[in-house]
Amino acid sequence: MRIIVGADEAGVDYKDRILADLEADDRITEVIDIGVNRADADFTRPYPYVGIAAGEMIRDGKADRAILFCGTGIGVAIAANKVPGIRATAAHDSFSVERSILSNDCQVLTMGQRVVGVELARRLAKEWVGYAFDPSSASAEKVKVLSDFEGC
Ligand SMILES: O=C(CO)[C@H](O)COP(=O)(O)O
Repeated sequence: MRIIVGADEAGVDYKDRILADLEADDRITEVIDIGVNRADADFTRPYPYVGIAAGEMIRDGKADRAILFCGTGIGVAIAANKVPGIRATAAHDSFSVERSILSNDCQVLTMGQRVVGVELARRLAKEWVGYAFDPSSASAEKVKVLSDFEGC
């Protein structure tokens, strides 16, 4: 699995922590850091740019999934969802993280650094990359309604 990590200024600490976890995870073949990073000239880049960039990379086949952070997780989720074909959600509990894959085939998980503790965020990220959507499941036809609506 090739996975993007990204954040705005309000989520950068968690992004860097999850980046380190993913780089040590045998299930992950590539971790792609799209920033922000403290050394960046545009460290204060607003969250929509991060979410849209991640969504576009997945749309273009450059990555399989993304884990994104902002203050709440909401802004980067909204932004990623603006890219046709992308299903992104904020989730801060284990059940929602599971269902975001098994029910919704989300390519993007988002969390809020101002919402959830770092150890829970790390655990949820680890759980999330372990789930795979079953295209033969009853959920698949529901996801297909979304894809058909968007034409992708
Ligand atoms: O959480 C955010 C957007 O959902 C972002 O990190 C902060 O946004 P702001 O409250 O508009 O500064």
